[in-house]
Amino acid sequence: MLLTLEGLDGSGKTTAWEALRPAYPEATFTREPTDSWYGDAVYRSIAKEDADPLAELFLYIADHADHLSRVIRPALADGDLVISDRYTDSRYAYQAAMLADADLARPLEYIRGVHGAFTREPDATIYLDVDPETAAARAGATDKYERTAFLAEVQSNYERLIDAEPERFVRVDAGRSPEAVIDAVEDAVARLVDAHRDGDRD
Ligand SMILES: Nc1ncnc2c1ncn2[C@@H]1O[C@H](COP(=O)(O)OP(=O)(O)OP(=O)(O)O)[C@@H](O)[C@H]1O
Ligand SMILES: Cc1cn([C@H]2C[C@H](O)[C@@H](COP(=O)(O)O)O2)c(=O)[nH]c1=O
Repeated sequence: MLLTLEGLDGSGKTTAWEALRPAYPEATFTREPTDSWYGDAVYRSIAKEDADPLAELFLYIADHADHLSRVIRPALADGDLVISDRYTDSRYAYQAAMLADADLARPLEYIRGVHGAFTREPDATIYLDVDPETAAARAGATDKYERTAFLAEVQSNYERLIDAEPERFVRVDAGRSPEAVIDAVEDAVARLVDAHRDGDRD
């Protein structure tokens, strides 16, 4: 089963992802951008204010392709539970916002289309829902993504993704204390894993 955590910068994904580890010692915990050299290239681009957004998109896609073949597909083939801190929805939400002014008619649909040919869709996605101001403040506003106005665009793209596939997403109110958010994520993951296991038995 492939479970992903999504949300704005500072929504608390990594905090929740780390908190899940003890309950699922056999699971594969992974993330995007990855810690490979493809992921390093992505982080170099993130640090460049004037990076070309289309070139940046394809760095993320290269990192995702490597992540799929090296980590995700082998773990799923072994029957592992895979929990990824960010995955394809981050690309659809963030890079569609980055490409909003580019010469592309429908950036979100374009990015989904490129992935459609090769990706593995998540079985379920937990969306940590926090307002853009709180997100930017928590994240520290250290790079070009961690700005309130940009994160508001990203948030509206996430909402479009949720509207399109409401059955895949579990929304968690991430404006609460870390303890409350972690409890809600742990409950959601336990329910999703049980439901998936029951489904496998049918
Ligand atoms: N519910 C919360 N309330 C207040 N602060 C929080 C909460 N959750 C996380 N934080 C703090 O906000 C910062 C960002 O948290 P975290 O790294 O978990 O978020 P993230 O969604 O993974 O962000 P990014 O996508 O930028 O990596 C950290 O300093 C963390 O301690
Ligand atoms: C996977 C992915 C990530 N991003 C952005 C979102 C964050 O600002 C940075 C780094 O991620 P981290 O979780 O803070 O380490 O990358 C993105 O724009 N598109 C993506 O596909």
